[in-house]
Amino acid sequence: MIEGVKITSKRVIPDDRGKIMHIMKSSDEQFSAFGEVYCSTVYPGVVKGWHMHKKMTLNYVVLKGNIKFVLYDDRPDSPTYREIQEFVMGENQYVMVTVPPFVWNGFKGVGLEEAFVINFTDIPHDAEEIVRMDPHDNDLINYNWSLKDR
Ligand SMILES: Cc1cn([C@H]2C[C@H](O)[C@@H](COP(=O)(O)OP(=O)(O)O[C@H]3O[C@H](C)C(=O)[C@H](O)[C@H]3O)O2)c(=O)[nH]c1=O
Repeated sequence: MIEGVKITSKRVIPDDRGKIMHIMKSSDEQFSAFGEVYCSTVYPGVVKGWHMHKKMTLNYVVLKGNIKFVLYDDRPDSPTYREIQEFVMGENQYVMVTVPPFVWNGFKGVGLEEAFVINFTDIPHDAEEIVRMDPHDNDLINYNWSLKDR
């Protein structure tokens, strides 16, 4: 687990009308401040990333569909420097992942449907604080996004 990254199970409460999917309460440990909530969707097989935020802490949940979420630690002073972390999240595993600033992250839509990724943030979206890098061709993160049959 990359230092500072947290994965928290979130409740799903189904009944005969539909369901409630918890996202964030002001009393939650992951809550620090409200900046913005937005939804980023991704089609099956598409990679969104790499992104690194210099100020924003991300809190992602996936309400519909599933993604493979991947993180890379490029902080030299971190105990998990140069580690990669990957997992599937979404309807199959309803969790919130909290990503601190300066941790690279990206995700790929998996399965057969568009995935709806909610980001509950501590500051409003600001294009100036995001660093972006090609997910397939870069000199920093050696990660193969392709599906491996096994
Ligand atoms: C996020 C956002 C974007 N935009 C505009 C800026 C661009 O013209 C367009 C697409 O934005 P972007 O390419 O940043 O979208 P994603 O690739 O889905 O990435 C965004 O959502 C993922 C999950 C990240 O973690 C990114 O940091 C975040 O930027 O929407 C806005 O006007 N307001 C917003 O809040």
